[in-house]
Amino acid sequence: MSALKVVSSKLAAEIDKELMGPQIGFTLQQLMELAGFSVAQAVCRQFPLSGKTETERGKHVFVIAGPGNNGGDGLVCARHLKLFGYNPIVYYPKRSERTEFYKQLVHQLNFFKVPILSQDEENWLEYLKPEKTLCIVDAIFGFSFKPPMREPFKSIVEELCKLQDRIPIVSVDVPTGWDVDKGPISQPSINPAVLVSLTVPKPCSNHIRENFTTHYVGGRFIPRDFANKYGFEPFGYESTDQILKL
Ligand SMILES: NC(=O)C1=CN([C@@H]2O[C@H](COP(=O)(O)OP(=O)(O)OC[C@H]3O[C@@H](n4cnc5c(N)ncnc54)[C@H](OP(=O)(O)O)[C@@H]3O)[C@@H](O)[C@H]2O)[C@H](O)CC1
Ligand SMILES: [K+]
Repeated sequence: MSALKVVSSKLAAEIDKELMGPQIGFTLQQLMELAGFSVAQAVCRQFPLSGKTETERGKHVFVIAGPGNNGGDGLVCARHLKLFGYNPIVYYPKRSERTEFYKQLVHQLNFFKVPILSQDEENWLEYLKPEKTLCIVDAIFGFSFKPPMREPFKSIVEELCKLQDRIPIVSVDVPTGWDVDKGPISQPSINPAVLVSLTVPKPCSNHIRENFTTHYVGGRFIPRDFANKYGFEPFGYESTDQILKL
């Protein structure tokens, strides 16, 4: 276990609330854009295309988006990946009706010709073959997940657990199915090859396997005094990077 500075799910929600409150005034859309952009950058850093064969370059990044903001991060990430020369494909089984904004993110994916599987796609597993898939982006649930998991996500996560030794999983903020504070509380559980913690790692990140999971922090949107107020130091991002390997 690392001695990484982490903030609880409760504090993470408070940080979000203050960032989007009347004093600071970020919009959810702005933060989500930066969050999804960070995740796309982490995929590039971990799975670079340079020097790869045509076949390797043509592999899919399979993005699974959940019904909340973690899913929104996934939708944004898919759009940036397309711009970065990757071949993303999105599975968004339970589309959010929360705001018009989620529909707009879907329109943008259509605009970029990123395929989105239909909601009741029964053959989604067909797209998950090691010879066809570079990695899976797990944007199903983040810090607001409360176990036990309901369908259809329960079955989806069970399938991902069977596949994860052959196809690397990149988890956004929290590995789906983990308790944000306690970590993997039920079996089988996702063991991501990459975890991208947003703003600041949550306590569950202390449970990643040290020699298996590469841990990045992303979501570079807070100044030093704000980080200090919540009890942590800002991360030492380099240059224009949106991610930092921890
Ligand atoms: N500042 C930042 O770091 C930012 C982070 N962002 C990302 O937002 C998520 C948190 O988003 P939130 O919408 O609060 O929550 P989730 O996406 O984690 O999950 C909410 C949805 O999940 C459903 N849910 C919850 N538990 C279950 C369950 N057991 N089974 C099935 N479905 C479940 C929930 O449905 P309800 O019906 O229960 O409401 C919601 O639909 C954070 O982790 C980051 O990834 C933002 O981008 C902003 C910046
Ligand atoms: K996730």
